[in-house]
Amino acid sequence: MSLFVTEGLVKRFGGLLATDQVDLTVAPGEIHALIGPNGAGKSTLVNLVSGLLPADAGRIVLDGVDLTALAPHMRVRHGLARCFQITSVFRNDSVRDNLLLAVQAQAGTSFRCLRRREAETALMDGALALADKVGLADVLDRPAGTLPHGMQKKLDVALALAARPKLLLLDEPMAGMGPEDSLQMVALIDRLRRDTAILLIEHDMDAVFQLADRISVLVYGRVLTSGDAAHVKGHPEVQSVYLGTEVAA
Ligand SMILES: Nc1ncnc2c1ncn2[C@@H]1O[C@H](COP(=O)(O)OP(=O)(O)OP(=O)(O)O)[C@@H](O)[C@H]1O
Repeated sequence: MSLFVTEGLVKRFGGLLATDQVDLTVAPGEIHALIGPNGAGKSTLVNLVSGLLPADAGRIVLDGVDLTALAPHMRVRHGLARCFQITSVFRNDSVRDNLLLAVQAQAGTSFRCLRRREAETALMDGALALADKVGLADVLDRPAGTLPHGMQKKLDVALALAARPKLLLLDEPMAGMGPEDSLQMVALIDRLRRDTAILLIEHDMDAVFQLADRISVLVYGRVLTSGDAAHVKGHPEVQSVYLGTEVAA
């Protein structure tokens, strides 16, 4: 049973078919990676799923709810969260305050029946749990903008997790990272699969092969093939798309 489904998704830019009848599924607890050469349509697909771009045709369904016509913030409310290539942290605010804001935004009015003191404690507990989850508990007082890049990306993931997503869209989480940060991010994403299904767009093939339960290869807006790492590595057309280097390595 799929948690997330796209059916016949289409996006045209003028005469260019950037997304060509894309069918994707993500099962509960699954990490499904989307790879493809530059210009294959990965960003377009992510923007269609998160609602930043309207689809020309097709459907997007999460946990039985049709998201296709919903605005991005409504998709978040229905369980879809996205981490951006560029981090979305408030740079001048502390890590703690960034997390508190995210938890508060998610909680909405649900603490209304609590006394002020209890509500503050509940918010703080939520923020600390998120910091713990992504490994930022030791830097809560630091202004987010002063954190090294790898930690800012972890904070970005924590902000997305505050929405308690059913599906987390990770858009190149390893971009701009050195080997040590990449390893830590791989370990973090691996831990997250217990909490949420993940659609992962990533150029780092080592990370993709390590993490993904399933990989879909996008070429010219179409899904060329879908399968586990062994299937994708052994697929002759995938090898030729990647010139037999990256994927076969
Ligand atoms: N707003 C737009 N207007 C016109 N064409 C666009 C627009 N956005 C993307 N395209 C085109 O759609 C195609 C798919 O682009 P997209 O950015 O989705 O690919 P990508 O796989 O994310 O590439 P990259 O790995 O380089 O980020 C490309 O040919 C691109 O030039």
